[in-house]
Amino acid sequence: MIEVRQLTKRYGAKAAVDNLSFTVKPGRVTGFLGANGAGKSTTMRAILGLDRPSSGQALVNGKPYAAMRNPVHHVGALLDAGAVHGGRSAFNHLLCLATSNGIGGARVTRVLEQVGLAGVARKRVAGFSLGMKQRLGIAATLLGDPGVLMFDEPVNGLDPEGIRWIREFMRDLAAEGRTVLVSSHLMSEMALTADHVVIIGRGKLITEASMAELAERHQRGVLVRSPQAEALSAALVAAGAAATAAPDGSLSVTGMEAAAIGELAFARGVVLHEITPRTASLEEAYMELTDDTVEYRATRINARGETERSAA
Ligand SMILES: Nc1ncnc2c1ncn2[C@@H]1O[C@H](COP(=O)(O)OP(=O)(O)OP(=O)(O)O)[C@@H](O)[C@H]1O
Repeated sequence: MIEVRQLTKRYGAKAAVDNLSFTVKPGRVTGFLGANGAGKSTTMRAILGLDRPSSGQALVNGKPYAAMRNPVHHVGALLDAGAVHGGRSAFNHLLCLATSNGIGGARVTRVLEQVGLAGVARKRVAGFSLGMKQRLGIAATLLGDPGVLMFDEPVNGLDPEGIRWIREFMRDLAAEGRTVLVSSHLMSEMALTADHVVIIGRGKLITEASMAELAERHQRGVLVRSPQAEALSAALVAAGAAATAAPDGSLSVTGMEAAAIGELAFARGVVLHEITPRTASLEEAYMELTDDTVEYRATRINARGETERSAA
């Protein structure tokens, strides 16, 4: 378990992390989301004792990182997969890390197998692709068989196969009962990987929720198709709901649940061809939640000549 409690980290006058509190529980993948500069890396560095908080604290299994006797057996983290000595073989790179933490060579062989690098264990890391380096970085986090794992933007720059591998690997680690915190700004990827999300903006907590809660909170009404759309629309409005007709003849209904719409249609003898509750995607929910908190924005003119704002 990771507990971040009223954590603040200032750089001069700027608070990179501002009174931030959240908990990361075991047995699920928690996505740590925020725009560039939101404070994700700073928070992770504080959890790992690499940055001293200005105030507040970050605890792993109830203790600050610095107070742990053998941290490698409690927490593994991959912050930058590129930070590897290219002249060494994958095996030797891991063996150096293992030996300095009192871990034997057998464990190195095991973690290389786990991440699918056993076949290139004796190859020099300098020749590794980004995806292979990422796997090697993940292997290093597993050396001490820790219960808590943290990955900073692990899928950045990877091809679809690499992204999929990382996603499944994270989910497996969580299924084994481990605590898995993954930072990302790729919403579509996080929607597939995370069970729970912590969203921050400008160093502050915006929301902490399960994916199901987020979908519930960001309902988009119910899509209804009927050959008697007009009659249904009138009945819905009379019953207190709002119904908007789309150009394709479907109705977008708010203010009434799908079950109640179905019952109303049945009572009025209205035929339904489709009734689909709509929820916002993680990306839509994220954009709604973070609209005011993005630090850097670009302005662009869309195809209709309208001005749009987007996060840079
Ligand atoms: N060592 C530092 N000195 C001064 N400012 C810093 C330092 N480290 C981070 N910051 C600032 O703190 C803020 C948060 O940075 P951080 O790297 O934690 O964000 P992030 O969410 O990880 O962003 P990204 O997705 O771009 O990595 C940024 O405005 C950044 O410029």
